[in-house]
Amino acid sequence: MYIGFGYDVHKFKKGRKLFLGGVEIAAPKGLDGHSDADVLIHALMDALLGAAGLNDIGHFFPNNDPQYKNISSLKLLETVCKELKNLKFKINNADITVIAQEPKIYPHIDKMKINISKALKLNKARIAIKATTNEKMGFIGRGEGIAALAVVTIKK
Ligand SMILES: Nc1ccn([C@@H]2O[C@H](COP(=O)(O)O)[C@@H](O)[C@H]2O)c(=O)n1
Ligand SMILES: C[C@@]1(CO)OP(=O)(O)OP(=O)(O)OC[C@H]1O
Repeated sequence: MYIGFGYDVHKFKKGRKLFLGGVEIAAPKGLDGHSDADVLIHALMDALLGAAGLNDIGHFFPNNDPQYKNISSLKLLETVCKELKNLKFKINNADITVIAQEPKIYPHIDKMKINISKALKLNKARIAIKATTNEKMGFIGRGEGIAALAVVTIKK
């Protein structure tokens, strides 16, 4: 069994759509980034790559490469899944936490799990997604951005 950990953070930007776990969530601002800035999926991808002993997402999907401009991070997740499968790794489970003062994440968690389950071809029951505010403290508490953490286990 191999364990991987991932962390990512993106700041809010006016005029951008908010994507988390591949779900478009109605919000006054979205997250800034080269891709769709889906911070939840980014943390998950880094956890998967880390568990497999591979480089991080910036190595696989450079943020100056036009082919990744505004790309759905679910597409990138599918590519990461293929990388692991090529190395004969099987994903066991994923446990993800989103830290966001706003918006509320819980109404969207089931759809997020379905999206990730499809992209990874992993049973939905093996995917946990939780959310917490930052109790109004720090940059997340002030609503400047959203962070996500992910832990995965994989096996050969
Ligand atoms: N962006 C968020 C933050 C929190 N939740 C849900 O609310 C619960 C309470 O959050 P606290 O930070 O006050 O502990 C939390 O357990 C989540 O269920 C959320 O959905 N979205
Ligand atoms: C996802 C990528 C894709 O170009 O771009 P960003 O959306 O800027 O996200 P980041 O978390 O900075 O990771 C880098 C890139 O791999």
